[in-house]
Amino acid sequence: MKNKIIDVLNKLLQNEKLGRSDAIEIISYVTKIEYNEVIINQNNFLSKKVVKHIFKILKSLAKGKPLAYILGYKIFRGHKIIVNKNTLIPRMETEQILDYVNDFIKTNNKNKLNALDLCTGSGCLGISMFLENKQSINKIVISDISKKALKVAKQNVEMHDATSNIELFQSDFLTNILNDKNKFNILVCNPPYIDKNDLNIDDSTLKYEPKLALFAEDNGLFYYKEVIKNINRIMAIKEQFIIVFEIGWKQKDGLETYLNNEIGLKYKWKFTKDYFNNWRNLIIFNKEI
Ligand SMILES: C[S@@+](CC[C@H](N)C(=O)[O-])C[C@H]1O[C@@H](n2cnc3c(N)ncnc32)[C@H](O)[C@@H]1O
Repeated sequence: MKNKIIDVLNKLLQNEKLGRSDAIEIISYVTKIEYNEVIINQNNFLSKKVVKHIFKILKSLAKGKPLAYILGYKIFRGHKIIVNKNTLIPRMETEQILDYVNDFIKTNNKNKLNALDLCTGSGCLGISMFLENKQSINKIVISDISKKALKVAKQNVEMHDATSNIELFQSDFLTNILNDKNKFNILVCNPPYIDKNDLNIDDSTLKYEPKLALFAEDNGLFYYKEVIKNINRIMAIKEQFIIVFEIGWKQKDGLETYLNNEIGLKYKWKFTKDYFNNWRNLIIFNKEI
């Protein structure tokens, strides 16, 4: 059997769940050759040991194990984020939360902003926010109920040299946050939002990803409502603030009703769609953005 990189790459691409970048990432991971070097050197030969390891990975993938858990990391907005079975794998659709936050930061005249990443998991949102806005950020608190997830988030904070600006905080959602006198200009939150009765969940997600990251009470709306009713106690309402949630695609109407009843005309909000045309984000703010 020929063990050229190009041949192994083509073999990997026969797995329809793998994109080209995933296949290159696998070869890079096993060979410890930089991603770009793999692309440039496709005619180089791989050792039998390496090929054996790659095919072992293919077998795990065939059983449904997510690639990120096999490699131990996921690339999120171009940043490497360590993950394990205690953290949700950061999703592509979650990346756009930071487009809204970055726009807010660009147009905000205060240059040292405080941010909160609730339900941080791997820390992907808070850490990416820091990496992309180092000049504008004072402090980011990243919080989760899971000690095991926070251990991974801590590894990510350290790997990205963010320990001076990012504080890890264990909290059952808002319990310890509400008592804190610090108020935030930015809140990002991708909470568990799958309705407990929803049976329409991907098998691999259900089998491999932490249940704690997935399900929420009240048709999946519990965590959004908790934040919405406590905006005055969390956010720097006398300054400009923004809250960006990821939401489930069926949750817009339920949230809209709740927003109308709870905050009425006090603050503004808008819903936005993702690349697949599904409702994906709820943005709440106090000044035009
Ligand atoms: C959907 S995951 C999001 C992880 C990460 N922010 C992301 O976007 O990939 C939700 C996270 O909420 C955490 N979580 C679940 N219940 C919580 C609670 N009561 N308080 C705080 N965090 C909670 C889970 O441990 C999990 O890390």
